[in-house]
Amino acid sequence: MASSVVHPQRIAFLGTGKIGEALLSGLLRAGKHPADVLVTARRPERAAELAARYGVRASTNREAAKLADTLILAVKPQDMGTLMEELGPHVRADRLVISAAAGIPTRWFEARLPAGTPVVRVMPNTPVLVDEGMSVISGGSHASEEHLLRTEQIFQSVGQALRLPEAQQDAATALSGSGPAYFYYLVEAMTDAGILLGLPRQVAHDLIVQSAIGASVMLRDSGEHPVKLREAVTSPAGTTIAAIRELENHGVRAALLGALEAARDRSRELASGGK
Ligand SMILES: NC(=O)C1=CN([C@@H]2O[C@H](COP(=O)(O)OP(=O)(O)OC[C@H]3O[C@@H](n4cnc5c(N)ncnc54)[C@H](OP(=O)(O)O)[C@@H]3O)[C@@H](O)[C@H]2O)C=CC1
Ligand SMILES: O=C(O)[C@@H]1CCC=N1
Repeated sequence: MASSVVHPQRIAFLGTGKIGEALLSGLLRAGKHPADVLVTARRPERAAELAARYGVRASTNREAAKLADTLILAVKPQDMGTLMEELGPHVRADRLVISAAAGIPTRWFEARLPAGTPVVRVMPNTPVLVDEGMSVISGGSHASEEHLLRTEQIFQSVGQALRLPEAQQDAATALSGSGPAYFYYLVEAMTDAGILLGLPRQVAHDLIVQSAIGASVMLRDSGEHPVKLREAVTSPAGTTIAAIRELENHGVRAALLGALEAARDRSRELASGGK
């Protein structure tokens, strides 16, 4: 059982749902000791389930804030007001508060925490589960270089981390925070197309997923522009250009521009933990 003194390396997840658990499992894989991790959830049975699965300590929000020096807030934006009402006044100003919530700016947290408390806003994504996360980091007005480095260290252990000005966080949320969902959506739709063409579902799934993996590795490792990579697949009067014409006819590029703009706008709407 964890002692009641603050351990310099102790991390607490306040709200441990999909992204909280993905991050938690990644940190443990990267070598974090389970005794140095506390988790909270709204339902005590959820926190107990996580404690049983990972060997971490199930806690209450107040106890976690007392015992850990780094607090990762991962409740939904709509639940952040309730969490901060309960927690805000009880957080010591020497804690580092990291918010993973979409939309909510660091100044919103600063207004609800003791004066001078360092706050860092991070937008991770679910591939942290396989150490391929993309996390965008912005410091609030009391976050020092040491706080940013500490945050980077946490998120680099489960993928890549990039510092950006906070004004770009809503755009980053639309691109990389939500990004994995767009690729899953495409894979789902392309698998359906395979069914339409008469392939068994599992075969269609395997063909599309391996094509996605191959294309992703080439995008990352070849150093080539995506246009070049696409041109190399697109033979004159061939099959690929026939498909691309359909995508253009249906305005898929315009749909993507509109979709990411809508995600950015929704992130902005969540700025005050709105509904
Ligand atoms: N999912 C994603 O891909 C990403 C999500 N985010 C952000 O992460 C946050 C969480 O999202 P996600 O994991 O999807 O949501 P989930 O609904 O899966 O998780 C939210 C968690 O918060 C807990 N919770 C709610 N209220 C409280 C409270 N007052 N005290 C303690 N715990 C509480 C819930 O407990 P219980 O389970 O008991 O209800 C649940 O475990 C959001 O702010 C989102 O914007 C950021 C990047 C990516
Ligand atoms: O959909 C959402 O609001 C969260 C934030 C980014 C990814 N999931």
